[in-house]
Amino acid sequence: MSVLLKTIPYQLKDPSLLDNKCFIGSKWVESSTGKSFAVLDPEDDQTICHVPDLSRREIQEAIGVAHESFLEYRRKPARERRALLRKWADLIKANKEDLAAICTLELGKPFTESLGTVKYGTDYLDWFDGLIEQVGGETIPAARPDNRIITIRQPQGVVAAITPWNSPIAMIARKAGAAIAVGNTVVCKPAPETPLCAIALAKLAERAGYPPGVFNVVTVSPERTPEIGAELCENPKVRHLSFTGSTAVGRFLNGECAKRMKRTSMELGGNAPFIVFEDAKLGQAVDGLIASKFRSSGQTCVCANRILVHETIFQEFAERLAKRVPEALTSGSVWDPKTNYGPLYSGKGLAKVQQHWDDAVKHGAKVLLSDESPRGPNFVSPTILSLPSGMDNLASLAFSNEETFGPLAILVPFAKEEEAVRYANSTSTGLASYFYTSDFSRIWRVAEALETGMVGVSVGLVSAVEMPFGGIKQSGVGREGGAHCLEEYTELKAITIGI
Ligand SMILES: NC(=O)c1ccc[n+]([C@@H]2O[C@H](COP(=O)([O-])OP(=O)(O)OC[C@H]3O[C@@H](n4cnc5c(N)ncnc54)[C@H](O)[C@@H]3O)[C@@H](O)[C@H]2O)c1
Ligand SMILES: O=CCCC(=O)O
Repeated sequence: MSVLLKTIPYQLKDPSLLDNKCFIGSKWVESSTGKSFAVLDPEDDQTICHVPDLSRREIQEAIGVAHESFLEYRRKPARERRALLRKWADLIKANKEDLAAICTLELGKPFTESLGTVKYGTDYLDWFDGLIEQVGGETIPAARPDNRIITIRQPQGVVAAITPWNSPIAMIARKAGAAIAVGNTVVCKPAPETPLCAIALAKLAERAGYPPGVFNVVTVSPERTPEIGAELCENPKVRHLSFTGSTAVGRFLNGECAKRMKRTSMELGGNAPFIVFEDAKLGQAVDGLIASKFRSSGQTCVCANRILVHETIFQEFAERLAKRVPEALTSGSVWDPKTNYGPLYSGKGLAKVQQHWDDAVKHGAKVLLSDESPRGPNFVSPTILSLPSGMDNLASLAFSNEETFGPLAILVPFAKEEEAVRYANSTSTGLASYFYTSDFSRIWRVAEALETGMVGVSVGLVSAVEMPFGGIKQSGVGREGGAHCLEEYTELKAITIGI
């Protein structure tokens, strides 16, 4: 029987993928307390279905199940773990349209973009597939003649994976997939806005043949989340907390884990600078900015946020951008394959965009592009503002201090390279940054000077599974993807043998 409480313009090929139960061990469960919470469709704010609001005791049980499962699963040879991961990835690929539809339904992401996040997720699983059998240790020449030293890499135990709403399939795949690949078991707590993608991934993990308790999905309402977060930090059976989300929450969870010497991976917020120097290829920079700023309607942690354009090309750049954005972005029903621009995930997202917009206008920003025709409760059209040059108080504006996480591009003129780099580095976060130039020396100089974990040079999209994704400063610790990503979920053990 369908769990849907509303009709949707998409017929799932496999309706059983859309479920509203948690997956713990080999069981599909509701909350024993009978509590649940609503999942909303951001396109119209109607209720899609209800999912369980698990209690702290139920989360403890899920951790216990994952721990029991770990004791067996950790012994599986790498070749067998690889075969399971391969099967899971292939099943996700075979069901990509249905998974994309579930993502579109609960996140309001246009269907075409949702297909992209499914692909991004399976790209990660494919990448881990290639790495699993490479994870090993080394032999170390010992100083003592009768000793031999080797190292091995072992799984850690139960990994708690807390994921955000903004790219639900990919964020779970790159975290849980990596942890499971090297022999850990996972308790995944998805964002309350997007639990259905996580549940669908669990269905496919079950079909792939993962032993019970290897991949568990628990859903929790926003009200109960802090208590559950505390349990995941405090429970000694959880050996690693892997979190993707806001800096404020990540900082808190990291502190709680530090008290217990618990391993963490923290993929947190950004506030990406995007600098266009006077010698940039303008067409390339305009297209790069559109890709970086308006992807997912501006709702990614690596979206451009503080856009600096050299004063000598500012006017031309702004005009070309304002002309190109409506050509490049098409809004409409999120189910229409032509639509590549959708609503924000909720009213919370909308309120933040409005706050940054009002703040910029209060400080003298001019509106270069906006369309306020109503198109659903959480929709905001791509908007471009420009600030005057020479502002003394630029660093105090709201968008200078926190990511807008929405489709609001605020352009700022600058005169000197040092000034642009200083402003770019003036935030407490350091995830991604971008700049456009044709000057070879400047490429090295600025790339080395920018305080971020990832730098895009004449490119507006850097995300790729083979690149170590992550930030410095308050954008987090650890890297996802890249050559060493599986090692994050292992412990290095040194074994000294006397002969
Ligand atoms: N660096 C990255 O890789 C990356 C990727 C995606 C999103 N993000 C960041 O995520 C943020 C957007 O996501 P969000 O608004 O859902 O962030 P959020 O921090 O509010 O929520 C993220 C997750 O944490 C959970 N959570 C919230 N409070 C918690 C608590 N006290 N204990 C345990 N869990 C808790 C939420 O339920 C959700 O599952 C942005 O700041 C964005 O930059 C970062
Ligand atoms: O929102 C953050 C993740 C998006 C990405 O990996 O490009």
